[in-house]
Amino acid sequence: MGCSGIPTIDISPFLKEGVDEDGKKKIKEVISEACCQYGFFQIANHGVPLDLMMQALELSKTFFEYPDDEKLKASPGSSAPLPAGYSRQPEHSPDKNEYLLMFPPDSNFNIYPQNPPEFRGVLEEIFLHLTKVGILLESILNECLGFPANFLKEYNDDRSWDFMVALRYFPATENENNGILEHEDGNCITFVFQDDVGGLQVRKNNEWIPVTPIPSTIVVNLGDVFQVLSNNKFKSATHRVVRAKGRSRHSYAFFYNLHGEKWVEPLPQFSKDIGEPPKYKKFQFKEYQQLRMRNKTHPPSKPEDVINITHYAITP
Ligand SMILES: O=C(O)CCC(=O)C(=O)O
Ligand SMILES: [Fe+2]
Repeated sequence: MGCSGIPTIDISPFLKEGVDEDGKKKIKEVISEACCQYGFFQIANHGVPLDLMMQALELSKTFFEYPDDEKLKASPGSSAPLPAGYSRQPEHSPDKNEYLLMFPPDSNFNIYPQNPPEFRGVLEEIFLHLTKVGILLESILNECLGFPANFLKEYNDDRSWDFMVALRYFPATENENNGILEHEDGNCITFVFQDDVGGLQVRKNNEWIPVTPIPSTIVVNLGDVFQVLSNNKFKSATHRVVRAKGRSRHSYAFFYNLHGEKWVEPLPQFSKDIGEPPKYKKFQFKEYQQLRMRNKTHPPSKPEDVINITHYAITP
């Protein structure tokens, strides 16, 4: 266990040659417990080189410090399902950050900054590393949930909707310090790494727990897809970002996603087969992603009108 209030799990037994069945079993127990309770944990020894993570943070910092006209050269085109390239939250948004979004390196949607010149290569490399971590974590969760071998791999067999965001949160002002309001992620699994400023908080037993930055670890939080598939057995993590005074915060969030054409619903082994009513209606993933995108482009004036997974909840 780490000292930051959420478990830090060394996942090297899943990456090393040889069979450490005991080691793997313990990891699955800790992950299952964390996912049943609140849906987040941190991983260490995950295979992403620390110097690459550090370099990615340094380069995004350099990029975000450029004047607007340089950053805006990487502004999104209109055809992508999400705004690829550089964007800033709209003025009226309560979230005070700017970001650079990319799809997998082979996607035609990507718009890369030309400067700093090494940025693109590092973004592409880290994206591929995080994709591998996503595939590994999904296979571990497959075992935690007792699915047949490769069940999630076959269900989630297209990586083209995955995306990664490099974020910069502006320093807090005297009057407000929100970076991202309390939310759950709509995807399958999110991976976050961050600089040393801090500000990410996760809700556990109704308390906000700060996720203290540890340079080599990656924060993992479960998204709504897992909560729905498991009919609420696994929880989509509630989290937020609070801005620090005096310093910008930089982080990367990698969204291991689902293809938009896929349908999502509680699986029979967590509902019908065990006599539990399904807690969600079946929905197509792209519809949900579009509704969530609208939350961002046209933020509703009342926070209760923000669409989240309860939109599909079946109330008994
Ligand atoms: O920057 C972070 O630490 C978290 C970002 C996040 O929660 C999100 O983009 O959904
Ligand atoms: Fe999030």
